Amino acid sequence: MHRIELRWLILLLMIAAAFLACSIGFYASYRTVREQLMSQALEANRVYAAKLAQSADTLFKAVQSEVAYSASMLSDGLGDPARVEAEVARLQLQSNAFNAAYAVNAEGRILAGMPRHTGLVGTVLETEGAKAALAQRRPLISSPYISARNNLVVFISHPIFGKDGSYQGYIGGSIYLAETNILHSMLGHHYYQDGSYLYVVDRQRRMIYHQDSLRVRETVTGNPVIEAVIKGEEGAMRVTNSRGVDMLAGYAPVESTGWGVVSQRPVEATLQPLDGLMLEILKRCLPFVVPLFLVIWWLSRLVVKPLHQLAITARHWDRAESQEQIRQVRTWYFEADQLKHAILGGLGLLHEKLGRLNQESITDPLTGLANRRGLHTVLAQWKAQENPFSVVAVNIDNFKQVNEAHGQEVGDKVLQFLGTQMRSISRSGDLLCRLGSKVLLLLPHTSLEEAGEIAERLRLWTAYMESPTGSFITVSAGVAYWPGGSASIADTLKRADDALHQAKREGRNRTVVSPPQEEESVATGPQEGV
Ligand SMILES: Nc1nc2c(ncn2[C@@H]2O[C@H](COP(=O)(O)OP(=O)(O)OP(=O)(O)O)[C@@H](O)[C@H]2O)c(=O)[nH]1
Repeated sequence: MHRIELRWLILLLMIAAAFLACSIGFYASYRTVREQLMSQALEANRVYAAKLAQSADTLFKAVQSEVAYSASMLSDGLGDPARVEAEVARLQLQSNAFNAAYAVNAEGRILAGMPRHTGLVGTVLETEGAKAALAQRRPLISSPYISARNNLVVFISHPIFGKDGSYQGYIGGSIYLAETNILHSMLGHHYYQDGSYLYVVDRQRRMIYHQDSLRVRETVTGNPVIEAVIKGEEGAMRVTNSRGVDMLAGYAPVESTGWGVVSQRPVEATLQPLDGLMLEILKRCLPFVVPLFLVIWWLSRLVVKPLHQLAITARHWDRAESQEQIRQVRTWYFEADQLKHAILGGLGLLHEKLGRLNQESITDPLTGLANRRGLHTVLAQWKAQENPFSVVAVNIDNFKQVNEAHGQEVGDKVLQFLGTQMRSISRSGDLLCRLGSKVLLLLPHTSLEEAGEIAERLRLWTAYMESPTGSFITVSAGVAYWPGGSASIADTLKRADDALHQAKREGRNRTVVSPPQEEESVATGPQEGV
């Protein structure tokens, strides 16, 4: 199965971590800016509503003072119609607060009215405001009501008492909420392109100012903002308006009338700058993000490089040069360094063990000479290198009898004795190999003649050395030559064997040299006086 490389994994992890960190930062900024925009809009609406409510309140109080002043001016009595009319005219005209003004006697009959074209002088004023003023005989600001001419009206009145304290009537003015006057200028035109607007409700939850004229006079129930403001509370909250639009509303009561001023802005319009802001943040982050990713890439390469090199080299651990390559890997941090030493230690042990196993697999345990596998391994090399060689096949004479007479153990010792003799006459490049009771001596780059001489030396030397049996043993030898090239090595070994058998047949304790290929073999032995 294909496995992902650590450098890519670390790079991916680092990029994922950086991306996650950036995303979290970006999201946190987004949330913070969003909350800030919303709370700023809520606060701005609250302040605005409070300011307007306060202004309206101040206006009402000022108007009430004006009416009170007019009432005091008429405390001498309402007997002079010209004076009454002049006072009513002054009241209506001086501050543009009232759309109409009246002076009414104690029976409720109008003594003077402005503007004059109203033509009501002499009639009894039957409006809600008028009735309340007459009945309560105290300064009043009426609740908004619908007048006889279908105007939404607020009536502000002040009683007139004579010098003796007797009730003479009242003087007051009507403010038509939908028509031009100071209050309308103050409260009536507050809406913007972005969907922000302002409305005013009276104590009965009735709209008295609204950008949508169709909604004026509508009574609104279940709106938490209106509920709070008519309770006299000031504040701000997020609310869904009657059109289902998510709004940020600020509200404040008008103390003198109990009305509520509500200023609100759609959440969507409030958050509109957010997209631009976030884009700006992103643009400012980008110059840092690109170098950050490059640094991450460079760091991940730095961290992974030694591990990668160790992994690639360790994959070819069986190569002779792998150990040296691993040693040269620059492991600059603790874990990689420990890993390198562990791999080196493991490889050292493995190579040593393999070497030992290899050696054991080609060695005869009894004599320490090569075994058949060792023989074939060396012959394969010599064949590949076309190393010509001579082979001397040596066999202890009547070895079976040695075993029978002295036992297997002594037989083994005799074999070891022969091995020692043969080792003592061999050179460093020669190969000694035991195959059962036969020992081969392979002599590279050695002529047949030379090999014959060495075999003879061995035979004579053995015959004069006391063997582990306590007496002397003799050996026979067969010699053959492999010239290299296309000649068969198996054939050469067989010719050495044949020569050995010939030496046995001819009486043992002798050396027979197999002539190169077809020639007669030559026997040398004690009968020739060697
Ligand atoms: N002690 C011992 N004896 C072995 C070993 N390998 C083979 N032999 C014995 O060697 C004997 C055969 O050797 P040969 O060389 O044929 O000896 P032989 O026939 O008595 O003598 P020749 O006719 O002179 O060859 C048998 O008795 C084997 O049991 C060994 O590793 N240790």
